[in-house]
Amino acid sequence: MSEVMVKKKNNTVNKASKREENSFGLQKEKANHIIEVNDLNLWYGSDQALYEVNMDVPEKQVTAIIGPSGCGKSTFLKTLNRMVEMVPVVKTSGSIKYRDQEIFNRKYKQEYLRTKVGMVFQKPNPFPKSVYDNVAYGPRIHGIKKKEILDQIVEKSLKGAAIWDELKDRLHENAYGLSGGQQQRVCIARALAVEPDVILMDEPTSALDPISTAKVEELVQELKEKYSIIIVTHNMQQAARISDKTAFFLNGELIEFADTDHLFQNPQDKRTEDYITGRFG
Ligand SMILES: Nc1ncnc2c1ncn2[C@@H]1O[C@H](COP(=O)(O)OP(=O)(O)OP(=O)(O)O)[C@@H](O)[C@H]1O
Repeated sequence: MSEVMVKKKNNTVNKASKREENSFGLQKEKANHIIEVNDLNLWYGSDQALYEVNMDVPEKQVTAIIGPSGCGKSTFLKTLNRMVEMVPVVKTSGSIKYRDQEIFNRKYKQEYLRTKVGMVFQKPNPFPKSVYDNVAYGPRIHGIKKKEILDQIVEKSLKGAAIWDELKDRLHENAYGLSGGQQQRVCIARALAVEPDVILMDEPTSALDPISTAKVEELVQELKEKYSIIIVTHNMQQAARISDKTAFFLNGELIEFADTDHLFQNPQDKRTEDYITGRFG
């Protein structure tokens, strides 16, 4: 069952076939794709950071992005909700469709996109506010004022981020007083509170100890029941443990994109093999 990216001679990456093959060579229907990236290029000023990226992100699965430092993982992630455009010199070409709608279309509402495609960053970044106010922040911006409704959203989101039991009696304490792992799960709850579809995670466990890392990894497994998750990680064991699909980037190119087991056990490209066996990077 693989969806392997094959590099063509003309230096473009060929998108996987619309149907997938299982291990017996029989075809099965393709997974639904929540995001479709076609021929994406990105420049910071005159420096090109992404080259002809083609990738279909499956719905309600975990997609891991791996690759050496500087290969464009974070840039790619931040392009998916157009956050990268906060850098004024950024230019892009190509297409990204979220639920069949072109997000680069000038008429596409960025606020809507950021609500539907939420993001969790490397370092937990709670606001200097109470746990409750952190989680209620997004809904309040969207005009929800009623306390009973906000109470429900806060509870549901903290439960969704598997931290309600730990924090239900500390909702009005400042989030800065929490451990790093708790702060990160509050940030995940804050992302869930506006009811996203897709959650982008940029190395969400790199600042956490092993126990907090395990909790966030467990949470990612639970979240994929309801959300599509794209996670950048430096940690290949983590990618292998928690993701369904893995994409390997090198120097701004998507080299290989396949089922995680397939990519780690049977990489199709020598560069993927070299990277996952530690020969470079
Ligand atoms: N704001 C920026 N302005 C100019 N160039 C940038 C900017 N952000 C990233 N780049 C460049 O784009 C390329 C890709 O960077 P990016 O941060 O996406 O890589 P990465 O794979 O996420 O790296 P890491 O694993 O170290 O976080 C690098 O050459 C980097 O220097």
